[in-house]
Amino acid sequence: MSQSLQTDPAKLAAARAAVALVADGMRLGLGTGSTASVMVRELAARVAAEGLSLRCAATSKATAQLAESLGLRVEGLDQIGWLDMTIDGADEVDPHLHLIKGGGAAHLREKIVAAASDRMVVIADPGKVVEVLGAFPLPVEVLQFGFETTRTLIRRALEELDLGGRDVLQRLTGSDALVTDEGNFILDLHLGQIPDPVALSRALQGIPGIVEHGLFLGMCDLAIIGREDGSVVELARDDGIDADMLAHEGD
Ligand SMILES: O=C(CO)[C@H](O)[C@H](O)COP(=O)(O)O
Repeated sequence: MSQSLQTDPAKLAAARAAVALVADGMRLGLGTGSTASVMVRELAARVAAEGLSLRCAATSKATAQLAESLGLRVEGLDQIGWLDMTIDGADEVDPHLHLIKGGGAAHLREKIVAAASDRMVVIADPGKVVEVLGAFPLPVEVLQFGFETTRTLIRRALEELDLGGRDVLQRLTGSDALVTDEGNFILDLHLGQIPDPVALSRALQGIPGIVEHGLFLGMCDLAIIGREDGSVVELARDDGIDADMLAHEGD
């Protein structure tokens, strides 16, 4: 379709397979990040070629801007109300299709949009597939009010889960604090491994200054993992992923 030759072939393969799931009349959630951007371009090309009628809700200002610039109809989530499917990227995918998201600081809107969708489809390259979540620092969106207090409460919660002593670092853009689309800060939790994502999710949800964390548990229905040769592996929840095979493909 419309993608340049420089586009990562694994991302392109995953994006194309996801866009093939789109049907005329659908209400779609559009994810954020480089893989989601490839998908948005593929989607726009399909809409232009086939004259599909779609209503799209974007998970970030950047995605809304890209989608609109390509002629897609972007509306507010509340205007659409409910979505048939959301297609988004991820930073990590485990064998249960639990995810870490938020590498693009958009996980708050991404989680709201995914929760308002009949189906969440994740597109990724094999490097995102892991046995255990946590090598990618876990993004946590935090209110600016009481920011340092919230960081202290997070450290205490981590200690109680035997994850104490890990770095809890504010995300910067250049030398300035990164501010999300919703006006909040991001803390990245450098945990290495998250042995019990459910327990961590519960603990973080109990801290008042946290707006949302980047663990997506039980939300992803289908993961489409693209490979360098243009093929894809599709995994439904609890199919089980041969993470080793996927992660080291082509190394
Ligand atoms: O969660 C996200 C943004 O908040 C992205 O989906 C995630 O960071 C993956 O991005 P990319 O496709 O660029 O690797």
